[in-house]
Amino acid sequence: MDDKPRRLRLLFLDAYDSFANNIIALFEHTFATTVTRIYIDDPQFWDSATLCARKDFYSLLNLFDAVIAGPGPGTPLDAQDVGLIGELWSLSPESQLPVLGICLGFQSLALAFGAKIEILNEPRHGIITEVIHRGTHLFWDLDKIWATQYHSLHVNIQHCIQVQEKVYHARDIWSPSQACPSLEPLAWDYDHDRHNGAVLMGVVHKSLPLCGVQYHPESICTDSEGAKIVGNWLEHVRTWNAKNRVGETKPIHARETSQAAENGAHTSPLRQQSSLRVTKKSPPHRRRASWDAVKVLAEQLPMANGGYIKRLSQTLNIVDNPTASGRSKLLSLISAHLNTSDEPNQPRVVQWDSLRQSGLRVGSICELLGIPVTEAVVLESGDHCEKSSDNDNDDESDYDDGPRTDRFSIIGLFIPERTLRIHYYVYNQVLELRSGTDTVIFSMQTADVWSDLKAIVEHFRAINGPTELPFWGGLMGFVSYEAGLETIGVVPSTKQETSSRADICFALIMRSIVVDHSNEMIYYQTIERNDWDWLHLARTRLQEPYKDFTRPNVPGLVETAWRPVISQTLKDEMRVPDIDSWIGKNTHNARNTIFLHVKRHFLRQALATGIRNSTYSRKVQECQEAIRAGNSYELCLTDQSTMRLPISPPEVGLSWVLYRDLVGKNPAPFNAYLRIGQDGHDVHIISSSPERFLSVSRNGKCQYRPIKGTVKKQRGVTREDAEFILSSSKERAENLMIVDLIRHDLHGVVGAGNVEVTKLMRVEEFETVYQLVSVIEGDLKSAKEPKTAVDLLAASLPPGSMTGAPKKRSCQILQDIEKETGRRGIYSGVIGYLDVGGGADFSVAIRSAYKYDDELTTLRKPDGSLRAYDTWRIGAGGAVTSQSTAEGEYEEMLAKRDTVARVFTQCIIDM
Ligand SMILES: C=C(O[C@@H]1C=C(C(=O)O)C=C[C@H]1O)C(=O)O
Ligand SMILES: NC(=O)CC[C@H](N)C(=O)O
Repeated sequence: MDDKPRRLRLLFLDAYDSFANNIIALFEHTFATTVTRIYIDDPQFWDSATLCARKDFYSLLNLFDAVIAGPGPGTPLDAQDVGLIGELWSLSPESQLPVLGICLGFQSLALAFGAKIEILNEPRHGIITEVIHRGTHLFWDLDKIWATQYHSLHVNIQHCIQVQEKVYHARDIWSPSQACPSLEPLAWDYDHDRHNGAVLMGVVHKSLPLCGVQYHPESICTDSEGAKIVGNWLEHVRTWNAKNRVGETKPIHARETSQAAENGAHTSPLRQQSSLRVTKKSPPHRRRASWDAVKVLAEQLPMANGGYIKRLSQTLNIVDNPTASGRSKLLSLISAHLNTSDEPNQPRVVQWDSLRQSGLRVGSICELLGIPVTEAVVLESGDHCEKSSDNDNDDESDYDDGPRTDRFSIIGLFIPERTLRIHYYVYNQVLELRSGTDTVIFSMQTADVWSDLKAIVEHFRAINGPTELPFWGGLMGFVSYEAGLETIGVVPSTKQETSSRADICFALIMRSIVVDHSNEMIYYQTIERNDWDWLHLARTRLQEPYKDFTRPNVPGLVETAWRPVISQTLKDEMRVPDIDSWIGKNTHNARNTIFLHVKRHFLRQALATGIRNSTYSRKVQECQEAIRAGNSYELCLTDQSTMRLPISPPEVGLSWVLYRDLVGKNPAPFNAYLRIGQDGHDVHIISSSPERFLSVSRNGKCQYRPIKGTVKKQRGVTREDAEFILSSSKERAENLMIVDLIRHDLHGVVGAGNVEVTKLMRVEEFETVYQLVSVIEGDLKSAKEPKTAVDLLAASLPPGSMTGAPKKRSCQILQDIEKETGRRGIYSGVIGYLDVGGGADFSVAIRSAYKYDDELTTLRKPDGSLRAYDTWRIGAGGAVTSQSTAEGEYEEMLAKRDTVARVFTQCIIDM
């Protein structure tokens, strides 16, 4: 007989923390354990009406060797916050089994045996402190420990070290208090600065197999000694079970997964759901009802509104139960509209060529191709001045896998009247296929838009593109913050006037140009079948006008209706009598000057709405109250300023002009220009984001680069000063929380043992700010089941750096605090692509502005006439922690906003 100890079967009760997958990974990777997760309010086991466990829960416990009661937001005093965890402390002797409580779980244990739950004087989120222990039980044989804490509340067992702040004998520190005689202290944090006094860090019950720790053993900044409590606990589990539960645990049935973590951050393996989706809170009948309402509305509309009716009736081509049939109809319609015969399972072959063109910049190529006045998606690696604080030149090692931030720029070309688009609306869960002329070809209600997107990418699977390029073709566009909220089960607040905007908007890009900045090669490629003519044309285009190229776009601009305005301005301001000969002589300068004048003409009349200090400060305080109460550890508070510009004729390409100016003023690794839509329904996005959300290379390597920690560049602040400030516990705590959160997101997809933090809190320099950046990497190939970039994207939205932690509760809190601002929309979402070869790259949509052509405001000018204005929105914000100051947060938000706002106007009065 094999007497090797069998794998321990553990049940993890997930209280909606954003670190749960890290805990599961710690167990599964390091020890012979299999962890099954359920949420604390799993309806199968928890009756939310009575706030009690159902009978099944006790049968469930019987299937396991032990339970981990996880951390989470809220307080153990609230039965809803702890859910099933609260049931673990009063099990009947026959159901008794070992339990390890972590943070909230630990607090709940202590509460059950007489402790008081109190609010810390100074919350401890992302703070690393020394934990004092005496090497017993969980801490057996452990050395000095440094551990990360994430808590606002603490456990008061009314121990004399807590009440009187002293003990008479050193050993008394380890004795139970009178108030909690069954709880033996195992570890303390003495808090040398005395703000919090002695904080209990670990306990064990004297007679029951229950113990717990206040700190987070799974955090990247808890040292290896701190994590060793896990091994010690498992030893106790084995010993206790051998003595008390021989033959008791039943085999686990098919419902168990070998690795709960890989089921995604938000899915209970016991619920048998798709691994990508969360059950929406709104019941399906409600969603149906909203469509019924639309149908009724359609019938009532006057016939005169023919265009609208046509569009709506096309829209009503809904497949109510989409699943496979809807999806296959979608795919066949896509093929039909591209006039390509369906060749199932036949990958497309990328047709491509390249040429070396030193000096041909991305902006120039775009102008050459007429992008300033057409639909396009441009993802441009800027000449930003990113410099790391270390000299290890680590980015070289990234080179082979492609996730560098400065090597490639991608231009997604729209084929006039042919480029298809996918739209998805969170408010009614409808996915639309739109034609190149912006009509809805097909629409369906879908419960799983991510699987639809996955199917589209798979349908267009391509091979034989240039291996070194990250992109061959595919879906380019954006995903809004609200689409991210949907993935974590937070129902977006719907302001009716804006919620009809597409939350996911991707163009199906067949033709593209990729610039490799490392060797000045320009690749032009197509996944249209038999598109050789275009390749030929592209080559000619990219080569021919080159000699002339220092004056791109000027002819285009001067040939528009703006010619009179431009000539007049040049005449008035520069005494240029003849515009054509002036351009001929001045080439490059002429282009810049003309842009400048066109821009000035509009920007002179910009009307900015700022953000009041007092309002923002109140919101910072509200965030801090939520943090103090234990409901969040960090909240990324944001607000939006609006910029109104008189509408400009399309041929001016004003958004392109603004974009070029933004890139010039704030070069960043992830500049992006998007103009998608037609007939005055376009969305325009200009972005200079410093932050990569997620990249996946074609061979499955994935990388996140979250930013947290900001120092504004200003006179007198040197790099050393910035590094000093960014080494403060406040800034590092902000970053650490997000690193742990992203590890959790990634662990949820790639599984235990496959996540690495390759850079932790490195200072990077940008045009206007210094930032603290971390890099978290993993490999999709290590996932137990096949996973794609779409799975990873869906499992990690919205970006943790824009939410705070724990993600779900923080998003709910922020929604409430930011309700006056309404939807974040594109801001805080992600911009990028899903490549038909399998890769992906998305930046976080920050340091950006966007507008919709049909969102017009009419204002009266001083002379009494009316004028229509476009509304550009600029979002900005920052992470609020317990250590933040309202003033500091306001300044930080303005600093970020003004990197974009200064493109529009000299100054915004924030009053
Ligand atoms: C919220 C913004 O930025 C986010 C917040 C940061 C911070 O708190 O330090 C840094 C980068 C972004 O993740 C923004 O730019 O608007
Ligand atoms: N990480 C946690 O479990 C936190 C527990 C509790 N919400 C607190 O803030 O103290």
